[in-house]
Amino acid sequence: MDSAGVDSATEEEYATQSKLLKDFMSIPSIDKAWIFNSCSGPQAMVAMSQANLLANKRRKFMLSGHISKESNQPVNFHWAPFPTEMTGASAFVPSPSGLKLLVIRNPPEKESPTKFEIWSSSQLEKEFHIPQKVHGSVYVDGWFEGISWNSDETLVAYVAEEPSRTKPTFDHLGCYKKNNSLDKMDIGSWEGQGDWEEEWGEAYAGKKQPALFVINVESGEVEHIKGVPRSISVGQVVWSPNSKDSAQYLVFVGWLGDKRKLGIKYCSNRPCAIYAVRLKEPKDDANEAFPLHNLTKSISSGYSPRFSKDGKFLVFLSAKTAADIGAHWVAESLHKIKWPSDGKLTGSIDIVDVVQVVNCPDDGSFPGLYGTDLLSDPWLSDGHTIILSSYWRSFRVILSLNLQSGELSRVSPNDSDYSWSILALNGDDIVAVSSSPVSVPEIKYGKKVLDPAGKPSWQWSNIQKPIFKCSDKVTLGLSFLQFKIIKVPVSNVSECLTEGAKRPIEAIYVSSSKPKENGKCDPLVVVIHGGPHSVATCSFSKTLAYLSSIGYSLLNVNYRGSLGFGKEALQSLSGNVGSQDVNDVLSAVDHAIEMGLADPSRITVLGGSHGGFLATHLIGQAPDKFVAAAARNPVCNIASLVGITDTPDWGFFHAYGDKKHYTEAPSPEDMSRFHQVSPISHISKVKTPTLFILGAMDLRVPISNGLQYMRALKEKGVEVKVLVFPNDNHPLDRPQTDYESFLNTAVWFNKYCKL
Ligand SMILES: CC(=O)N[C@@H](C)C(=O)N[C@@H](C)C(=O)O
Repeated sequence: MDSAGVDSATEEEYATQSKLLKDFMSIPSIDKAWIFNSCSGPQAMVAMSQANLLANKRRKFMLSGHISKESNQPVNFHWAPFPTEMTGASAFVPSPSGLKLLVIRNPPEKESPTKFEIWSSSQLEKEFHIPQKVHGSVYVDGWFEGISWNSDETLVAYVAEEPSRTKPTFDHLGCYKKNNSLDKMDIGSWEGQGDWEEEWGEAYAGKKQPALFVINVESGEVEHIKGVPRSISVGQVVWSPNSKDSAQYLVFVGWLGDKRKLGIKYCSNRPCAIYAVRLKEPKDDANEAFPLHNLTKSISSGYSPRFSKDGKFLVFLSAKTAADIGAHWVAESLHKIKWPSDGKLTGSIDIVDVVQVVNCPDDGSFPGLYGTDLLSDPWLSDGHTIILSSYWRSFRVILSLNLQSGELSRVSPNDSDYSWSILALNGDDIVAVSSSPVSVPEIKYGKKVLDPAGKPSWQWSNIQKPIFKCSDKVTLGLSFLQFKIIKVPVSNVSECLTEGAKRPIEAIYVSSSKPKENGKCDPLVVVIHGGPHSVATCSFSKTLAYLSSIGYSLLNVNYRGSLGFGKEALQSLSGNVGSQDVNDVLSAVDHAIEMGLADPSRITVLGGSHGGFLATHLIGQAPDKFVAAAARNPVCNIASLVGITDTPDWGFFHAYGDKKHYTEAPSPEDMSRFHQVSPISHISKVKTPTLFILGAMDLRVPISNGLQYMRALKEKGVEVKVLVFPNDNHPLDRPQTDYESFLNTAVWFNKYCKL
């Protein structure tokens, strides 16, 4: 043993495992793409990223290329010889004509300015530094992001953090200074804290007041758009269609954050609406105040606004089912409203339902929209069809939706066992990325073709590059892997269950294709996603592929409550967490054992967040089933979580199955119920050695939840190991964290599976 308590054999194992894991970690991902039409034909720009372990950041880079698309010839991308590193840029937003590129660089430090750069095809045209007193960082991801060029490419609307409110100041005698005048020369004076302002929770540290701004890209002048009250947090801004006879509006999503800003990350259930604010024109009276129009008053949620190409209607998504029932994510619906040609937003606005939530989809039929991804310009040339990505059972798929007829069809190949996401449109053709649990992401090109009846479909071909050159060991490891979807009948089907809740669940089973020695199965890792309203898809995960390539089979379980299977199956979990979801996972494990896919003496479990809730429940409720567990930021005790998490409503919803019980002042009965549905209530039975991987900055499941459970296990003499990442929040996905946590997970599982 060395001073760190690691024996030389274990050290050797860490060293060996780290070499392969490092190779997996360096596999890039394909994040975004843009297509530009130039005089020499379409050009592509593809944004990719790769873990930079040493810097503990993601390295971002861009590959550009020319697309040649001659009739009867396969499509070809002629890529530049090397990608260009783009680290330091927070957002890239090409102008509608493709002639200008806006690059935004958010301040690395609190005091520094936000930089706006306008690039032409050959050089930097303009650069503006916007000081903190105008606004803080621009929102570049998540719910609030919105950066939008106007049609004549002179203005860009965007969302940025409103400057902090001025703080009280005190002089060297300790007296309050009027007018908040802090003079740096006034030695001994200091700035107080002032009123506390709530932030938007997990992943939004320091983000309190997303507000609307417009920058003039010629002069660099920035206008803070007035007329939006501070009680509304703004996101996803777009310009209304421009015509010389009608007023110009900014259309955006607003969330009310006046009472309490409940955490919004992973939470589509936060009520929100689409608003329009009219912009002042030079002829307008400077003192005239324009009203703010709520365009979606009649429903509890509206977001992702997109104007049709002819400007006649506005399409948007809604998570009204989630907002109404209180579940954090359910299926989305899609709607449209007519945009008045004269720009006069008066009277009531009719909302037309285009895609509704699906309650109980048949196998093979459309299950509803989930985690829908709409491009900023999702329209085909017919002007009424949009292309989007969504979850469909255990896959991500690409869909086309005709807004006139409401017809919805699957555009990514029906027979594909890969997941597909849209990257960009090239006219009516689609640039997509696809991957599977055993194959790294690849770019695919879908060429639109019409059948004799004029019905469109897409013919898919591979793009020769970027093909990620994995190390030989990774390539070899992946080449021996296979996967399939297993249908698992659910147990305890009672009459009171809805039809959708009685249907079999799915689990993705990944295994080695090598013949088994003496028919013996590889050890199994049961992988459990969080949420609970999230989903495991047939797509590539570097860390899970690493675990399979070192000799584990994986069983990734989509228990009832997962997205992509219809509303009835999802909603059946409400009020039944800790029992129905636990039983679903156990049914999947037992099913795998019965099918001869798992060795009952070598089963481990791995899950994060709600997946950690299930992992810790499982080792309590099925103490003889699992030889080792790894819990990542697990929810272990809802009673001690509700007072400190950014989403206390999550605890109430899952314990009671409705949103009416939620209060900031839980009663002793509430606390007792929270305890009863939590893993901590089964702690006396646990004997499984458990690895805890915890992020000290997690606001969703604060570290104390995992630490309390871990200490309780230690008190009982159960073997535990704890890794704490001081600067990580809920996802534990910073490169060094991802690396160290999966290295330890492998070594921990190997120890108990005798691998
Ligand atoms: C809604 C939510 O954040 N729930 C958490 C407890 C959770 O399970 N998070 C998921 C999204 C995760 O995988 O981290």
